[in-house]
Amino acid sequence: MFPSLTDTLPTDWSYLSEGGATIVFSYKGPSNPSFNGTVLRLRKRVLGSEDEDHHSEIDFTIDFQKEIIERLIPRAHLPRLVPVVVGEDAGTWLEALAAACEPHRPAERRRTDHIDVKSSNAVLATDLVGGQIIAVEIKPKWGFLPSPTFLSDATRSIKTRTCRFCMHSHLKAQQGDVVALGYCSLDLFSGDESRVKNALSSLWDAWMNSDGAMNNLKVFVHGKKIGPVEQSCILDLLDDATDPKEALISALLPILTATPVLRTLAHLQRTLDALDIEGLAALWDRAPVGPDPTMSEWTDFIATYLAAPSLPPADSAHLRHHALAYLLSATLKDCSVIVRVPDGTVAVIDLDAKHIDRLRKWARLDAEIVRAYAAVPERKVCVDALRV
Ligand SMILES: O=P(O)(O)O[C@@H]1[C@@H](OP(=O)(O)O)[C@H](OP(=O)(O)O)[C@H](O)[C@H](OP(=O)(O)O)[C@H]1OP(=O)(O)O
Ligand SMILES: Nc1ncnc2c1ncn2[C@@H]1O[C@H](COP(=O)(O)OP(=O)(O)OP(=O)(O)O)[C@@H](O)[C@H]1O
Repeated sequence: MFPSLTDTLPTDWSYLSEGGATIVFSYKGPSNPSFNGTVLRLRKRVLGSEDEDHHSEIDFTIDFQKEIIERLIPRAHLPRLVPVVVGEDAGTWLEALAAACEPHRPAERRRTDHIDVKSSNAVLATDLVGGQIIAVEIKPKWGFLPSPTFLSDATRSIKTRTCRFCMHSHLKAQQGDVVALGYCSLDLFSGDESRVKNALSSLWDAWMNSDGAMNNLKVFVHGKKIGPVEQSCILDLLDDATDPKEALISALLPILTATPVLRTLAHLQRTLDALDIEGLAALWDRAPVGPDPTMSEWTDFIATYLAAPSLPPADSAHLRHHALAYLLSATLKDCSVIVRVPDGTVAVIDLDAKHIDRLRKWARLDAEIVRAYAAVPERKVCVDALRV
C-alpha cells in the first residue's frame, strides 16, 4: 500500500525548488513515518497545454532508477524514491498546493508552467537538503571532450578543443539567457584541486551576478534555498569563517576532489556517447531509430553495456544500441549533484530517462551551438583531464 498525499494537508508541504519538468516540496507537517525526511516531486505542465495523468511515467521514473541507474551509480549516492498516490479529492488537494506555492516560484517558471493538477501519483524522495546543514546543488553538465573519430571536418577542431558547456553558454548568452559564463564543466570534473576551486569560484560568481537565478548552482541552508542576499547565514554553520564564498569553497573542495561521483558521471557520459550526436545522426539517416525503449529493452541494454562498456561497431545494425546509449548519456549530462556540508555526503538527483524524440533536437542544437562558436575569434581551450 503506497502512502497517500491526502493523508497530509497541502500546508504540510513547503515549496523547495523546481526544474524544467518537476516541482519539489519538503515535508514540514506533523511527524509521520511515511513523510518525515522526504520531498515530494510533482510533474508540471506547460501553461495552455492539456492536463495529463502521468501515472505510468512516474512508475517508469522509479523503475528506471532501480533497474538502470542503480547499476551505474551506487545506491549510497542516490535518493530513495517511492511512489505516492494523491488519493481522494486529488484535484482539490493539488489545486490548493498549486495556489499556495505560486508566490514562491521564480517569475520565469511561473510564466511557463504550473503543477499538473490531474496527476494521480507522484514521487517521494529522500530530502537531501534538510537538517541543520548546508546543501549545495551543482548541475555540472558535460564532463568530457568528444573523440575526433566521428566528427565532421567542419566541427572536429572546434568540438575537440572547447567543451560543450562553454560553447553552449556562449550561444545562450548571445540569446540573452542567464548563464554561468566563466564556469567550465571540465574544471569541475578534472579532480585537480586548483581547477575544481576555479570551477566553484566561477559558479559562485555567476550565482551572485544572476541573483541566484542561474541553474548550475543552488544553495540550501537548514533545508531552505537561499539567495545571494542571505549568504551570511552560510557562516553560522562553518567554524572560523568570515567570507561566505571562501568558507563554502573550502568546505566543498575536499569533498568534491575525494568523491568518486564526478569521475563516475564523466566516465559514463563519455563511454555512452562514443559516437557524438554527429556519428549517431549519420546512422539514423539510414534507418529509423524506433520508439521510446521499454523497461525490458533498457534492462537488456544495461546488461550488455556492463558486460562490455566499449560500444559495438558504428553501423546501422547497431543503431538502436547506440541510440539508447546516447539517451542514457543525456540523462547523466543533465543530472545534478547535491553535496552536504559538513557531513560530506554526495548524492545525484534528476536521473529521469529522456525521450527518444529528443535525438533530433540534440542534433539541431549541437549544430547551432557549433555554428555560433565557430564565429568566435579567440576560442577557449578546455582541458579534458580524464581522457583515456
Ligand atoms: O539541452 P540542455 O543542455 O540545455 O539541457 C536542458 C536543461 O537546460 P540547461 O542547459 O541545463 O539550462 C534544462 O534545464 P532548465 O529547464 O533550463 O533548468 C532541462 O534540464 C532540460 O531537460 P528536461 O526538458 O527537463 O528533460 C535539458 O534538456 P535536455 O538536453 O536534457 O533535453
Ligand atoms: N531528493 C531531493 N532532495 C532535495 N531537493 C531535491 C530533491 N530532488 C529534487 N530536489 C530539488 O528540486 C529541484 C527540481 O528537481 P529536478 O532537478 O529533479 O527537476 P527537473 O524538472 O527534472 O529538472 P531539470 O529541468 O534540470 O531536468 C532540484 O533542482 C532540487 O533543487
